Amino acid sequence: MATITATYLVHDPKGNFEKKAEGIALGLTVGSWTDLPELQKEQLRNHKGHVVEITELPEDERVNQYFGAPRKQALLKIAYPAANFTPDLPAILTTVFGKLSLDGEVKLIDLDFSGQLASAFPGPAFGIEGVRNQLGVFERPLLMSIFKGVIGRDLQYFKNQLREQALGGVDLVKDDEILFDNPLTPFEERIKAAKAVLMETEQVTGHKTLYAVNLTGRTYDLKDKAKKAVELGASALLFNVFAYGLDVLQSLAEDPDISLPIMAHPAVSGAITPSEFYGISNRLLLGKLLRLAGADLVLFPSPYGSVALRKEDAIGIAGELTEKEPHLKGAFPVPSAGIHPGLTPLLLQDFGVECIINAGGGVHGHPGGAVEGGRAFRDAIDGLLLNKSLEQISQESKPLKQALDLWGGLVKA
Ligand SMILES: CSCCC(=O)C(=O)COP(=O)(O)O
Ligand SMILES: [Mg+2]
Repeated sequence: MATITATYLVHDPKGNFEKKAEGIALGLTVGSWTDLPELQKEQLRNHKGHVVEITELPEDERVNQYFGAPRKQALLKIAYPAANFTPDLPAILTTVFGKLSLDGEVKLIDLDFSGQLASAFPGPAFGIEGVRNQLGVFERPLLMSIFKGVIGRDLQYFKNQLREQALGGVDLVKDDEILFDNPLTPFEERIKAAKAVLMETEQVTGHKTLYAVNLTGRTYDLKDKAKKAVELGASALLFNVFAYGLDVLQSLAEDPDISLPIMAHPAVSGAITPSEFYGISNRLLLGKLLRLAGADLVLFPSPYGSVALRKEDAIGIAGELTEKEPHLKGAFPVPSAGIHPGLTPLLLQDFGVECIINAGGGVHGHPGGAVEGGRAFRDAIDGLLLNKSLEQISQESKPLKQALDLWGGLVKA
């Protein structure tokens, strides 16, 4: 029987985990909070959740402090029959963590999709390979920069900022997630302007740069807008997936007429993931589920910058996005937020070559402007791949030297 198996982290004063697990397995399927004498044997056999495994974890003083009293903790694995839900994320999430997410003391750690169910999710349409093919860059981490300070500025300002970023050698430039449709820089005008600027800069540098336009607005208008973006020559879409829902991302990714890589932004996910005791794990939400829903590139806070994630979480997300799966393309991990060139060795060490280094302030805030900001990163990446230290590279690269003087980071690779 096809199932989906959920892993939960739970806490209990007495450690009565069998009862808790059975309560979840029954309560989220055919049961309720009270006995239902009418339940039939066959109904139970085909539809009740099944407790697969209970693993007690060592007691932890931090946990006791959080709850203000001693608590035992365990991981519970519960399998839910696929007969209970349709093969879509809204139905699956509501089954495995709908009402239960309101409990306040349960964290959803992982979901295992068995055979048939896994193939219901085609995943990224382009993936790492598709994005690399568009750029013709295969051997190094990609570099992305972000428009900054565009709200309240006109199209000319947007074009100038894009030109500078592209001349600095970045591979992708994305809108900031907070840039919405507006009279000064409307969606369609941004796409047209970006196409013209990037054709010009490619002539100068011989280097291709992709522009990810922020796909925003009401949910039911998104598909038409995305198709317009394709028609006007956008090269990628940025999408605030958690303001809309994973299934909206999946509908965009599956549409053959929306033939653009989709970059998922983590905005709003911090309302769901950060607690150790409730919510959904970063690894599952930003890693496995975003990939299944079809994100080609996934932004998440790196372990180092301004809104850092725990290193274990950031590496876990990247692992889920890039794990070899026969039926799914890999999605690009994009560790972000507060990134400057001095962090490049740490990012390479943690995420390897199959990642995108992404910086807004760390490009635009460079003393020589965004062109030099991009060059500082590119020099750091190229030099580190030749096994040079940042210190050595900075002796040959003035942009990198200036960035390190400003933000620090003479970290040994
Ligand atoms: C929290 S991950 C998303 C990063 C992002 O959207 C951003 O604007 C980062 O900008 P920064 O100036 O910190 O590089
Ligand atoms: Mg941003």
